[in-house]
Parts: sequence; structure tokens; C-alpha cells
Amino acid sequence: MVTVIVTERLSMRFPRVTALDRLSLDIGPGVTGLVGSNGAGKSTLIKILLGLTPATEGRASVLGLDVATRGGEIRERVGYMPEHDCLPPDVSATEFVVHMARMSGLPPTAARERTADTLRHVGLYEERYRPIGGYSTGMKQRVKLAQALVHDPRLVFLDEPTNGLDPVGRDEMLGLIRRIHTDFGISVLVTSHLLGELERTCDHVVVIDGGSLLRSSSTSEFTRTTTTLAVEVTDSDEHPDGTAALRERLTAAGAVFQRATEEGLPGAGHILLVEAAGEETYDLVRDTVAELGLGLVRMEQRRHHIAEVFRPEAAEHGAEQPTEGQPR
Ligand SMILES: Nc1ncnc2c1ncn2[C@@H]1O[C@H](COP(=O)(O)OP(=O)(O)OP(=O)(O)O)[C@@H](O)[C@H]1O
Repeated sequence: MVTVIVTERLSMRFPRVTALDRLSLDIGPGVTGLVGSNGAGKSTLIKILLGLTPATEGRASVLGLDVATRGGEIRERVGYMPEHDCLPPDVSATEFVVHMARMSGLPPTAARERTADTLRHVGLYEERYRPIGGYSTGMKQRVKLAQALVHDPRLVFLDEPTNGLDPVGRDEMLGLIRRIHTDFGISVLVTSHLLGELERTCDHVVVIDGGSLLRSSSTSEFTRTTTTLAVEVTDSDEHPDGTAALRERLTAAGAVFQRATEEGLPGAGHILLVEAAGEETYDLVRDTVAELGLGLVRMEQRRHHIAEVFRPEAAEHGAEQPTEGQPR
């Protein structure tokens, strides 16, 4: 496999803190999530990979270029969306992104064309001529994303791109990130402190904690299917609470239920999680729903959510609380 980022025993020690501790990674093309709590070392890693900060120990390369000696070439080929607000308030998105394109070496006409295309891609239209100071957080995040993409990089580093966004804005941003790879073939390294939000967006997830590698695997490994069936039924005149009627009948037939982990989410009260012993459990559910005269809305094998991999007790007992980090 082609490697996009390689680090070998990479360490970054500040006088009081070890931000990275002998971190060894091997990241291929596609969308990779870099997850860690605040202070785990994500931003520090990005700065080292861009060749902006020298590491204390170890080595790293990006697109085959050594970060210690070829930072300039790396920055020509890599886009960077920083975490914090860094936009000038009194210029428009168009002026700012054209400026960044010119800084990257694009001639004036190409810079204007690429700016228009990129701002359209990130979903900024008429607003692009207004001063950035009046933008919402979501619009500012889009400008930051546009400036990272305008010089047509092969790889982008996105540092906490969903920070400060509401759920809709977050979903839209995650969709945009996915399309950076599918539409343009650009590889993405995206950081987040929310494990759950990366499961639909990333091909691969790397988890760091205290500057060390906790886990690195493909998202499908994280989200493998479980033996739990999620069943949802409609109510009927005869059974005004169809879910309760089905639960009662299935319990009598010996079915084992898990506590719903979707508690608190819309419609969660109508989802039954049945432990599937085999094909016969599917048949039992189908036949019981038919006997009760209910409508079967869905019956599907449930997948693990990434967050559960790190909190196995939550997956086992169904005791997880919906938190900010939970997938919706
Ligand atoms: N220039 C610096 N001087 C001293 N300590 C630093 C410096 N930069 C980062 N640190 C420390 O290194 C650790 C890792 O910081 P880093 O910003 O890389 O974490 P992070 O995972 O990106 O978290 P966040 O999302 O909160 O930015 C933190 O304890 C931070 O305080």
C-alpha cells in the first residue's frame, strides 16, 4: 500500500509536557480520523508533519518527503485547516481565498477560478463577497476548508473542522470532508475529540492518548456487525403499543433483549434490541409480528459504534449514556 504519512518513534517534549511519546504510525490514502481527547497531541503532530515544528526525537515523512528537511515541498502539496479562528474579519471569503491561492503560487486568473470553484464546493455562494467578520461559525469553517483546498493539494490536514458546529452543520461538514476524497481523490487526515462522528466519514481511525498510539484500524473493523437485531414495529388498533406487545410475546417465546442503547434519542422507545441466536430468531420475530398484526418497520443486524470499542462495558450492558461523543 502507498503510504501517505509515516512516523517512527516520534516524540515532542515540552519542558513540562510530553505532547508526543514515541508515536509510530503508517497511514495510507483515503480519509483517516485522528482521534484523541483535548491535549492528546493532535495539533502538535500536524505541526510536525507540516514541517513547522521540529520533533524532539524520531522521524516522520509525508508523501515520501522527510519533515525535517523538506517542509517547504510538503506545504506545497498539503493543505492545512487550523483549529482556531484565524480569519481576517474585514475581507470577504473571495478576497481571502484568492490571496491564499496567490500565496501558494497560482497566477492571478487561475487563483480566481480555483477560488470560485472551491468556494462553490464548500457551499459558500452569495455570501462569498461579504466580510468574513459577519459570518456564522459554520461559514467560517467553510472558508478555512476552502483555503486548505484552493491550491489543489494531494493531502489535507483538517484540525477539528466540526468544532463549534451544531448537529446539522457538523453533518454537512462531515459530508464535505468525505467528498474531498471521493470527488477529488485528495487524502484527508481529520482530527476530532469525538470518536463517534468519524465512523461514517473515515476509512481508517487512529486513536492517540497522551501522545501515544492507542489503536489504529479500519473503520469497518471498529464497526463490525453484532449479533443484535434492531426491530421496530408500528402500533395497531388492537395493540396501541405495538412495541410493548411484541416484547411481551417474544419474551414468552424465550427471546433475550438488550437494553436499548439509543435511549434518549428520537424514536428510541420503539426500537427493540433482540439477541439473535441464529436464523430462528429472525423467523420468530417475523412470525410474531405477523401474528400480532403489526407492521414491521425494520429488522436489521446492529453494528458496533466506534465509541463502544473503547467502552466495552457500555456495549455489553447497553448502559451507555448519550453524550456529545455518541453517534446519532
Ligand atoms: N508550544 C507549546 N509549549 C508547551 N506545551 C505545549 C505546546 N504546544 C502544545 N503543548 C502541550 O502539549 C500537549 C498536546 O497539545 P496539542 O495541542 O497537540 O493537543 P491536541 O490533541 O491538539 O488538543 P486540542 O484539541 O485541545 O488542541 C498539551 O498538553 C499542550 O498543553
